[in-house]
Amino acid sequence: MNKALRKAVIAGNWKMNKTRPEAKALIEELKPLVADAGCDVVICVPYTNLETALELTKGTNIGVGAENCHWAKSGAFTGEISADMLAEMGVQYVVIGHSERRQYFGETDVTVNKRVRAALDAGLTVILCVGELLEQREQGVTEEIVGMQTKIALQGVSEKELKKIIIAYEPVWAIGTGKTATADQADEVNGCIRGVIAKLYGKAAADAVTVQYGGSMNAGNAEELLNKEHVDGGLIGGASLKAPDFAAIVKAASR
Ligand SMILES: O=C[C@H](O)COP(=O)(O)O
Repeated sequence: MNKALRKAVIAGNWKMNKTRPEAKALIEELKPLVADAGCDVVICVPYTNLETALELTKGTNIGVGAENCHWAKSGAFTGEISADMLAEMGVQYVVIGHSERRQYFGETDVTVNKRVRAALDAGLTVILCVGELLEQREQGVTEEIVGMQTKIALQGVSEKELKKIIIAYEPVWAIGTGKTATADQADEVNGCIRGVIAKLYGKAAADAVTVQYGGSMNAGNAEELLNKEHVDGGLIGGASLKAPDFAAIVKAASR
């Protein structure tokens, strides 16, 4: 019932893929395919593709995001990009806390929280990623892990600011593995996340927050996942690199 009131958001996370000419070709192919989307469409691209993506999507229904940002406004952080730098370019979204950042680049719940804070202060909409490892699922602590990640990431975030947060549940064991969580598993954990939001911010905020699923979502399984009560969209990796596949997921999310 409440699902109909929430915004469905399909976001592509290109990760470290696509040179500028490749990005241009993919965006040009994608534009007509998603022009009549009945959901929000976002592409999160490498920093080197942001300007191209912003230019090519001007006047379209495609939003543009980055894949990370630093928490400081500026300073001696070689190789980093600040939220203000992204906002100044016209970037609207940023992915924060992706499991690949947590796994390979020392991201912790505390640094995720700092980045969330900086992104909100810069006016960006955050796609906040949470998710358990396979070992944690097998140990039966998925709910606790995902709850803890969500709570810490949102420390110092007000109810008003929550409107600029999209939560993406991404079980780490399902990312890039071809192993998708079942629709019921995704729905269950997304529902738990909504429960955490209800405890922190109240029922109205929980009913309104968009909670995506990510992890080997593709044209074949999207519809079943997206039909679930608590699955309000998807964060798409591999399948976002092919325009027809990504467009098929957008179609499945359209209401
Ligand atoms: O951010 C996207 C997720 O990591 C999912 O990636 P995937 O669709 O390639 O499994």
